[in-house]
Amino acid sequence: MTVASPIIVALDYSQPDQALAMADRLDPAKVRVKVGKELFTRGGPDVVRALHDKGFQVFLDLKFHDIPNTVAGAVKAAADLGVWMVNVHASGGSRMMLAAREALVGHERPPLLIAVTVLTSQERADLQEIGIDHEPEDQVRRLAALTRDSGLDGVVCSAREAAMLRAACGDDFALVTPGIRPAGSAGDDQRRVVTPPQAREWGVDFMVIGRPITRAENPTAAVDDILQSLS
Ligand SMILES: O=C(O)c1cc(=O)[nH]c(=O)n1[C@@H]1O[C@H](COP(=O)(O)O)[C@@H](O)[C@H]1O
Repeated sequence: MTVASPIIVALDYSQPDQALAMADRLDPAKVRVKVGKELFTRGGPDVVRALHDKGFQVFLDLKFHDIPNTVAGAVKAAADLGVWMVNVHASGGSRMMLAAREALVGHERPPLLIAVTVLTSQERADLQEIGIDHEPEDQVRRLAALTRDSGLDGVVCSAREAAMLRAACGDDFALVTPGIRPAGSAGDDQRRVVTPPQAREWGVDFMVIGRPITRAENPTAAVDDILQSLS
């Protein structure tokens, strides 16, 4: 199915049945869904298959980061599972990312392969303690360029970095951003949130949105309101 919408709903649930119950309240023609580490560790490939059976395209957000051979095998396994998007950590380096990309060559239905630059939870002090003496924004720019030069399809970044990366990495580079909040909704634990229209203006392709949709009284209406704000 082709999904024109930029919304990826983060199914951040500890139990597969909760995630699948939420999926039943969403329309696969209007949103894609994201399965992260907690849900996958509990539910495994079966939860991804169940979401596929319901018609959803799935972003498998496991952020692989290991030696090249291991990451290549994991990315291939994700492709064999039929996911729409999968990710690795750009800080694993170009040899790791090239191996991941190589693993998808010739695959019947290769997923989009993207890389995480700097997590939105990391500040300058967090980078400093692991020996990186740069502003997060500079590190994001460096890792995004490495990702593009390694032939990957795009990056996960903060929407506030999207305009800079769109200019630096070109139009064909997918920008996937969490930390999105419709105007008037709670920020929760996210910092420096961005509204959907602002994210779009800054060049974001895909918006990862969790609680504003999954905790809404009416998730369908929450999705429709966001799509309306983008039209
Ligand atoms: O990779 C991610 O999806 C991610 C990266 C990041 O830097 N920050 C971040 O918030 N996320 C994820 O984006 C989702 C945001 O959910 P909400 O804050 O509920 O909209 C969660 O699944 C987070 O784990």
